[in-house]
Amino acid sequence: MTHVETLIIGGGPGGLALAYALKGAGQTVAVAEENLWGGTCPNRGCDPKKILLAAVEAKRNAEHMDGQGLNGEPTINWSDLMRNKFAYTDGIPSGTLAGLKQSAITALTGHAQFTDDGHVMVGSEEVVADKVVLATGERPRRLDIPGAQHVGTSTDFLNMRELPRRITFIGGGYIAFELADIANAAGAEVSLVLHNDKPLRAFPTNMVTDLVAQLKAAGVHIYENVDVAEVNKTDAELVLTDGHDFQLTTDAVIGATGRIANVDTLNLAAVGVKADAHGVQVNDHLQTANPDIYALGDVVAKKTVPKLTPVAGYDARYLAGQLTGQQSDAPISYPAIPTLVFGMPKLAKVGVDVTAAANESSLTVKTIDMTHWYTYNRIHDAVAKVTVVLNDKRQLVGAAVLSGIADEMINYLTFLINQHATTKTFENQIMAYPSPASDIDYLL
Ligand SMILES: Cc1cc2nc3c(=O)[nH]c(=O)nc-3n(C[C@H](O)[C@H](O)[C@H](O)COP(=O)(O)OP(=O)(O)OC[C@H]3O[C@@H](n4cnc5c(N)ncnc54)[C@H](O)[C@@H]3O)c2cc1C
Ligand SMILES: NC(=O)c1ccc[n+]([C@@H]2O[C@H](COP(=O)([O-])OP(=O)(O)OC[C@H]3O[C@@H](n4cnc5c(N)ncnc54)[C@H](O)[C@@H]3O)[C@@H](O)[C@H]2O)c1
Repeated sequence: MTHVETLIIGGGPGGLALAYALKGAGQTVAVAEENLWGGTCPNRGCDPKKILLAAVEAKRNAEHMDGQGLNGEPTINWSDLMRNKFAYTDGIPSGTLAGLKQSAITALTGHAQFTDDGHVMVGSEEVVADKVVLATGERPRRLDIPGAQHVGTSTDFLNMRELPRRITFIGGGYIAFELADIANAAGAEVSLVLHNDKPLRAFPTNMVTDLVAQLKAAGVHIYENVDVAEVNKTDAELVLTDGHDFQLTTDAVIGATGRIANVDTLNLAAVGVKADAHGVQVNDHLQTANPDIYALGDVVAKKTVPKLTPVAGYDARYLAGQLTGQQSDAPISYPAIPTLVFGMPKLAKVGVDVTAAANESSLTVKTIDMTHWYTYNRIHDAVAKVTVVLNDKRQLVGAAVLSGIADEMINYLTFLINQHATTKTFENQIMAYPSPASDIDYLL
């Protein structure tokens, strides 16, 4: 039996950040992990994806410069790129575990769940803790159709040692767009099958249209309003059908139709915690209906806050303050959080929704096509657009950006929003020139 002050279930970015913070404050802490130590982001999410994207960015940048002083278009060698990816991911679980042990945090490998009488078991070991924090994250949602066993997940894609000649993604969200862009640049014939005509619906329609046009120009086939009803496997191929006229032959299918919370095997009902596929219900202190059980990160049912790695870390910092009594009892309050579809180009947004802002008389919405600005012209970026929203005090309150470097730009704009910067704030700054930051003065 293990006795600790706090047991954290889930060894992903959120759970680990909390474990280190509590340990640093002098608590005894245990973390339980049933799969890969480190969780989704470094093993099968953000980090491996961006390693693959590094090659895509280099290739696209070289293509943009072709004939402009740089000759030839590089090709991506998938097996070398995956070797590069595995060289990073292979060390994550053991490195994570070693870090916990070094910090004297108890690391328990196994499935954690509550017993019917409210105890916690990790595998066959009972853990007695004053507080339990659920940090179990989410997993890919599986389609419930005949042939679903032939539909892989983002995890399968990020572990593919060979790139199929033809690959099809089902879904029109972050994961489908990001992975489709990578597979296309790496040389596969890529299809994207959407069950509606509203891909990336949280982003401004005009920018999504531009992004879709870029993908189509790169050779991605996009099928809209198709509800895949069945996936049939023949000797060497897979055939997708919608039960009507649609038929698509491919070599691999990846489903990217959303993610569901890891709550169903925890036996939460036994301890009075309410949860469903969207996540665990918590109050504004990340506390469940059971006062000794909290939740953080992706597993929390969040309505307006995106489920992202830095958000899990933010939750962890807040909970560490609450569980050690080192912070006031104030409810959690999130700053403006940027969200981003990685690719070439990248699509990003933060703060007040730019589409909704157009109907608000107190807000000013400015859209600027920057494609021919020096910053983008220098690298011959294919498309560069920004929309900013200013309130009646001339403070920046929202933005959306589409470009190859939208990740960098959205971070500057996020900082300005969270600092309540006005159009005046930037007038007196001297930024390194020429650089994306030196453009900001002209955006506000
Ligand atoms: C393909 C992909 C790309 C992504 N890209 C980005 C990105 O670019 N930027 C970004 O910010 N976010 C991205 N995300 C989201 C990001 O990975 C998550 O927001 C982040 O990992 C959440 O951290 P977490 O600690 O809450 O959960 P997780 O990282 O999911 O960790 C939860 C852990 O709990 C474990 N667990 C679950 N149930 C139990 C149990 N009963 N007992 C023991 N252990 C259990 C799981 O095995 C897992 O290791 C991406 C996700 C995916 C899938
Ligand atoms: N860059 C990033 O920050 C990043 C990248 C990847 C993932 N993530 C995280 O992972 C989450 C999940 O990503 P995702 O792309 O799987 O989900 P998503 O919610 O972004 O998109 C799901 C898509 O699947 C479609 N869909 C839903 N049901 C369907 C069905 N039955 N058939 C066909 N299509 C269907 C939806 O219309 C939507 O387009 C994100 O919301 C985010 O939290 C973040």
